[in-house]
Amino acid sequence: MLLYKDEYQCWLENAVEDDLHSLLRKMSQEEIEDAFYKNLAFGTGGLRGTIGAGTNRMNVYTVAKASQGLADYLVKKFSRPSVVIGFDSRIKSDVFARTAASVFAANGVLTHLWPHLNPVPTVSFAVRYLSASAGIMITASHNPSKYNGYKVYGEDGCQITTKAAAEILGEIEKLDIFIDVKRLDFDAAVSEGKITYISEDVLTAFIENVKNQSVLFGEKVNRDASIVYSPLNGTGLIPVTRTLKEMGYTNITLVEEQRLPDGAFPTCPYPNPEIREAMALGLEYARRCNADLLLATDPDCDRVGIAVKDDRGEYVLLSGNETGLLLLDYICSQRAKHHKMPDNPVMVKTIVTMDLAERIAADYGVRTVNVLTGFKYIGEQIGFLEQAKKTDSFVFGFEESYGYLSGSYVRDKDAVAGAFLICEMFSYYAAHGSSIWEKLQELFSRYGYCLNTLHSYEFDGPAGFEKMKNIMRRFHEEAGPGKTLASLGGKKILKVLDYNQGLDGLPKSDVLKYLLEDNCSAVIRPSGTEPKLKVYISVSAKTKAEAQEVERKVVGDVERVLR
Ligand SMILES: O=P(O)(O)OC[C@H]1O[C@H](O)[C@H](O)[C@@H](O)[C@@H]1O
Repeated sequence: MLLYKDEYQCWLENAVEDDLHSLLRKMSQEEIEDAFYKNLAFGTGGLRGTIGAGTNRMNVYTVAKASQGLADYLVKKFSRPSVVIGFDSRIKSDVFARTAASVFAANGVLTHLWPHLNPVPTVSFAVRYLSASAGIMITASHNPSKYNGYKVYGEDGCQITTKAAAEILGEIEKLDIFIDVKRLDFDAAVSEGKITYISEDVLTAFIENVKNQSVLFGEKVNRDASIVYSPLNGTGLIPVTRTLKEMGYTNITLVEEQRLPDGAFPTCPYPNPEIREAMALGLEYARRCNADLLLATDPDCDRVGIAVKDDRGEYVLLSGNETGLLLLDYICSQRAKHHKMPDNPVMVKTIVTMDLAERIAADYGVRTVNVLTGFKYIGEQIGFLEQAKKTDSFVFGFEESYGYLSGSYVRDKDAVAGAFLICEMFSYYAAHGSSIWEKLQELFSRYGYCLNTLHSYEFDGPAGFEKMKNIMRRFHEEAGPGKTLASLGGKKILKVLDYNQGLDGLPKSDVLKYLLEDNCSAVIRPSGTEPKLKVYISVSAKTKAEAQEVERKVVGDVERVLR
């Protein structure tokens, strides 16, 4: 625990850059405590926090210190270390990208910087394409505008593992934030060639890889789908529209208010396609133009949300699980039909993603690997396949949180490819007199209806953090067979999977999964990226109404423990 008042004093004397000094002077006691009571956590997700002055905030000093630690790690590990840096449309993302570049350059780490904002998958791609030792993406993904973050990629293009994160953190912790960080002048480093801008050819190579994800294998479809697309004021505009147009999808209407990059996200405070409000304006556009398909990508363009028309012509938003099931089924069926299914095919999903996917995959002879929450674990599995010279076995990876990937060209979720494959899937079903909605109903009638929901509960600040820990403890102590809470929503708890003990060969993680009667389940875990507890509920039932009723009761029981 830092002595927050001393830290604050030290920052008042030393933090002269950017707008920090004036911010520091305006802070209340409560704000000072929250901004200085700890260092912003550096973990496998890198850094993520609110923008502002303090050790527990995202600012040029915390970014520079993390970069110095990472540079020290890279210099020890590589004889000619290099790094790729990308950034999104968030407040200060470009400033933090330049700050990080200046630190790497000062430490002899050759820096490849994207010259303009770009999606997360382009960083993962460029790391491998340019044979860099690491990658950085300045983004807080889908969080509200007050957040920013610093995602770190290894030389395999995958977000860093727990071991690498611990080693980097070890380096960061040795540093004094004001004394030990080396930095060059940005413009001087560019003219000396220590920082180079990534050329457009790399973006083109990325887009070519995305286009290669097509699974039509020569089948002709009509590409006149009327598409409404929103980049939610983030990075998707250029790569998504370029890919769609180059693949023949030209009937695209952009959501004008969300077209251009804007880190304030003026039309949707939570620029997350998981959240209904983020899709609201897109839905208005879709209704107005009678569009076939609505697509929205989050600010760093690794998630994509969609709406399609149901059998009454009404727009429905599909969940990440539903879109994932559909893409999995589409990709597998096309591969099977065209004899393109690789040997020993593999699908990877996380333990909080719909288990029904496993049955669909099995019907195509595809093996499922379940990993912990976080797309990095899906990327890691592709890496394992690569080491075994079986990269082609990877057929699809997805998460309930709207992340999809069908190839090995990147090792993080890719909403550019996701958006494109969704359009292709639409066209394919249209060519066969069907629709995405009908296909989903077909899957449910074949495998049984299954409702999957996510509920998040915010716990801000140090007090919130403690409260969240206590709640997790209560779930450990009170819920399970033979305990005070022996059932959830009237469904008996049959088994508790406690991932904190390390299960199924997975790394230890603070996650509890309750397997309930009748093929239902509930998973509880603290978010790794926001001060939230997340509860994932899965209910199998004969009808949607029945499933909703059970789901409501499960939520009620969970919330009683939360209170
Ligand atoms: O649930 P959190 O730890 O906040 O992470 C939120 C999400 O972050 C990334 O998008 C990961 O790939 C997802 O797996 C995860 O669901």
